Amino acid sequence: MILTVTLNAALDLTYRVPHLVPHASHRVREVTERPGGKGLNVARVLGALGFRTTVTGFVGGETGRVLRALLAANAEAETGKEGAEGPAGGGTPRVTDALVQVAGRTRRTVGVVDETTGDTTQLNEPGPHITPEEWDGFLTVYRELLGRGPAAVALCGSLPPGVPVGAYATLVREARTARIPVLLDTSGEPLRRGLAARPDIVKPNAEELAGITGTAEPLRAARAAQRRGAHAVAASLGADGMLLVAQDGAWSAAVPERLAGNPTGAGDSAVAGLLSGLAEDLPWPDRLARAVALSAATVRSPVAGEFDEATYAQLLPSVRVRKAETP
Ligand SMILES: O=P(O)(O)OC[C@@]1(O)O[C@H](CO)[C@@H](O)[C@@H]1O
Repeated sequence: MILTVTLNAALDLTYRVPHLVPHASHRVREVTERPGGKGLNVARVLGALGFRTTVTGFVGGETGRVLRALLAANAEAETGKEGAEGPAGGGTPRVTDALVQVAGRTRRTVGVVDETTGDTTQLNEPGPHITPEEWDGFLTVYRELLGRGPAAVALCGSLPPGVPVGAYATLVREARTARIPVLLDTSGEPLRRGLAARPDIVKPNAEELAGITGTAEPLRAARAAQRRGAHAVAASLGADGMLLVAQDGAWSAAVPERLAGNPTGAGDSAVAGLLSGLAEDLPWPDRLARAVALSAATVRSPVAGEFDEATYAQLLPSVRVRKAETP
């Protein structure tokens, strides 16, 4: 079992409009609703790869009820499917709900896809206010879930209001004490503090990496992030693929050509690729290839948390992994 934490879970709405024009009124052609927030997307991708995942974080209000109903419906649809890859067999839901109920209302996140340009505009609500008692309650649940011995834990996304800015640092320390490998995917101050708690992997994008290290060149920035505490740094570089700096080497990887589509959730699929490779104890270059192929295949699917399986199968053997050197 892999554990993903989404403290600021979301009901993810994707709107498709013929053409997005600022200040204009639009007719939405298609609406898609999914359980969202980064860790929930990671879990769905892992589920599609055949891995069992438990999801936790906060959930509340009517949007939270809808989110949980969607998770339950997915679990029902998945039960009985054979695993494409990975250890989960049929008969058990791939994604188990261990979300913690709070008084506030789960946020909505809206992605508006412009069908003319292919660009996506993302609008994320701040999320519910979490009280100190609710945060303490979450810590109890988190410790209990760590006690079940997951193969890895992923801490993903923004913090909702009220949660301490050092929350991820606390969760990283707890995972390390329990000897569970921990991946951190967040930004800003929570990332800076989380880094100092020495996670096994951090997965910033190029902008986040530059923001916390003050260094624009990705390889130098990744090495700087490593010196600040992360054992390995996997940086997503958009259309340029990914860069990985680990204890025993540095590699970059990309798909042969740029794919058009909705990039929302591509980073989450990369996290799923890294985690699945970790769970199977693959060498770093193979984990990186999987992350890059899954990320690109996600761009070809209309919503976050899903990927185009045919594209993934076709891309995986074509990913070029190279040793990375400082220019
Ligand atoms: O506000 P956060 O937690 O940073 O990001 C939330 C979010 O935009 O990220 C996902 C894509 O990665 C979306 O599905 C989701 O709603």
